[in-house]
Amino acid sequence: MSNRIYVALDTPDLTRAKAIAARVRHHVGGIKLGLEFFSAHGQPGVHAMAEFGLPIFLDLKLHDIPNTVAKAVQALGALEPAILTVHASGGRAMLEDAKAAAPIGTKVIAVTMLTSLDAADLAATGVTGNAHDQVTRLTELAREAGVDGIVCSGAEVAAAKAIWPKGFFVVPGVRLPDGAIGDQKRVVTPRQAMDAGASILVVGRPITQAEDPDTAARAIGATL
Ligand SMILES: O=C(O)c1cc(=O)[nH]c(=O)n1[C@@H]1O[C@H](COP(=O)(O)O)[C@@H](O)[C@H]1O
Repeated sequence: MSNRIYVALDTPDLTRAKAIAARVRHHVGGIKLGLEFFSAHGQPGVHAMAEFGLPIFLDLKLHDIPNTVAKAVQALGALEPAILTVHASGGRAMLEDAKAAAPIGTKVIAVTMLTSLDAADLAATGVTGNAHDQVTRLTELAREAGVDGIVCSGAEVAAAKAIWPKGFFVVPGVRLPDGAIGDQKRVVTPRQAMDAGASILVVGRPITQAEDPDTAARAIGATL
């Protein structure tokens, strides 16, 4: 894949999602649809967006008992997404069963520590150590469970790749130096994330909230 940018179309508005996709389709490598879009439009919405001909990253961050997650993955299988997310903290059996239930061509990717969290958030949930500790711990778990890769911030991707050279590394929470950070906490630039070993970047608001999403996507691509 030449273009490593997946645009996150985080909107419940199908018309708006289509309009942005139409504008950026030649400047991104894929489309990410998450909870906001899927809660509003479900599988028909995913089919509608697949018509743009770009790979679909279905980011539902599944997290439940193994049987429930496996059945959900099976139900989503008809969509044949290029990428599907689950939470690594769901545990090894859940990760194994999610991978087993996914179509052959779907990468099952485990979210380690959300980029909106920092060490204080971890401590508040009873998790010891810092972001690096948590990401490397869950990267090892994901690798052992046999999924395809992980999601982490650009600050940890080099460490994760060192322990899983063949993993697929998804990095969201990227911002250009002058960009608004919003609710993200562990942020790096797109270039830093790629240099550290990201396989793909997820970019939402820096493209979707830009006055000209097309120019914004191209500008980010030009930094890589
Ligand atoms: O799995 C993800 O894509 C994800 C994981 C994570 O740790 N942090 C994170 O921001 N994301 C997603 O990446 C996108 C980031 O959006 P922006 O902050 O607007 O660029 C959103 O769609 C999030 O759901």
